[in-house]
Amino acid sequence: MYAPADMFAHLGSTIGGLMFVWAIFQQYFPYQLRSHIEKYSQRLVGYVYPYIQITFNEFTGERLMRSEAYSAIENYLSSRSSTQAKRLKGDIKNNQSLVLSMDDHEEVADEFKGVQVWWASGKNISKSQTFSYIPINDEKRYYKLTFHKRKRDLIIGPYLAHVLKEGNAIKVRNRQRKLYTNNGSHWSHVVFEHPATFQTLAMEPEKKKDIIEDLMAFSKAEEFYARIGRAWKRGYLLYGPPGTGKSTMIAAMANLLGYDLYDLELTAVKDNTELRKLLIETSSKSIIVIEDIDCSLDLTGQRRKRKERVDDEEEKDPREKVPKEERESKPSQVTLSGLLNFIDGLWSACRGERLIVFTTNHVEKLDAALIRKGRMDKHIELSYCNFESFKVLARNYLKLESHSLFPTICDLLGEISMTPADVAEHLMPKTLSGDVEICLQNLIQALENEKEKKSSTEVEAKDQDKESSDKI
Ligand SMILES: Nc1ncnc2c1ncn2[C@@H]1O[C@H](COP(=O)(O)OP(=O)(O)OP(=O)(O)O)[C@@H](O)[C@H]1O
Ligand SMILES: [Mg+2]
Repeated sequence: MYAPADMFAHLGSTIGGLMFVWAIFQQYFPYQLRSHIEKYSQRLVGYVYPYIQITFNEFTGERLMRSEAYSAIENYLSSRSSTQAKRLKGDIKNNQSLVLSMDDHEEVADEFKGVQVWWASGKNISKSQTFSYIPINDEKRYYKLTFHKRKRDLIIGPYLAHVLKEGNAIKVRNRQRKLYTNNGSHWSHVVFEHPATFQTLAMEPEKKKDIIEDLMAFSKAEEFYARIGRAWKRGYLLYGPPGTGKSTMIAAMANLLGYDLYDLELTAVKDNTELRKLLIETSSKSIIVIEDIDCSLDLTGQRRKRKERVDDEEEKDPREKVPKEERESKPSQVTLSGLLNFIDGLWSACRGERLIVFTTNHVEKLDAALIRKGRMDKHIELSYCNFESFKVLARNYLKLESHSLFPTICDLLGEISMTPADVAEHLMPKTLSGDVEICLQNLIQALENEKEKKSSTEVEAKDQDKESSDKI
């Protein structure tokens, strides 16, 4: 279908003639008479031509800033252009993907609630001529929207709002995402390019599906959160032993939602004021991550009695990530209440959607206030590798769906606790040929070694028990 503008194309030659007459007319007729005739001729055209046109220029304002509306329309039209337009322009955006848009003087049709509209692209070439050896680009591009005047309200209101919203959403999806880290009270960033996805994450399929659905529902729930009067935020607590995929899952979340990541190192934050400043600076559509919350600061025991804390220190697991002395020597004065205030108060006042994710190896040591529902809405346990998780790893690492050695591995994983990180390490091909059989045998060997170790420690423990009961 062609734009109605085309149906009037044959009038071109007539218009050419009319323009000549108009030029003579402008020279010889007085201004007032001219403006009267202009007014009536436009009305006349209005009766004959039942369409409205709106032009969106690429550059606007005195300083010729790139128009946001133009770039949103460009994004919106990119998918329609690639299927409808005959002449396309290709460009690589963000060093990664090829983006196609319609070339100048192309046209595509669109439909909204049963109403047809037409988008045409064009360019004006500036008349100001400058002499230079380097060609100066004086082209001013625009998009022109044409629609029937009876549909004016629908198109100017809901349709254009829809185009801008969709266009901006496409821009967000295609943008280069960033990983921010704080150095004291300043954020610095690098391009975030972690390849983890939920497909490559080893985890029970049911659990994975539940998390994906939760995240997607959150990302689309702007109206819901507004209606119930809650800030558009959600807290996730990921807990489990080292190497079970907590950090990997955060990267997968960012990739799924297309959000930026803010990796907040609490030990580098001086006090609550600095914490507040950092958090206010975070942008919408982001995930704020505090890894190993239990050892980031002494946030775990502040609401408990001092005695309990002393007991805790005595029991401390030697493998815990930050020793007590080191933690005490940190100058940070961020407190548990500072962090809670931030989650409940100030942060909630920031516009836009944000996820906050805490990770820990010791969920039992965290203050209940920190992880109660409403602050950390979803608690996710990442655990040792079971057979379901193993199958995901085998698919990723070895492109294997099944194998005669799978039942042996299934039995062993039922008995032995091995983290997905350790299983993955054994599935990593060690030779160029990447022999699948060798990888699986390596894994079985490692699991059997673990099994032997486990049974010999059990025997030792039994012997000790026996010895001590004999002495009694
Ligand atoms: N569930 C998993 N699915 C896929 N790969 C995993 C999984 N768990 C661990 N891995 C692999 O092991 C490596 C370590 O995992 P990751 O850093 O996510 O663990 P973690 O739970 O964050 O550990 P820590 O508590 O020490 O921070 C990753 O690079 C990843 O390749
Ligand atoms: Mg981690």
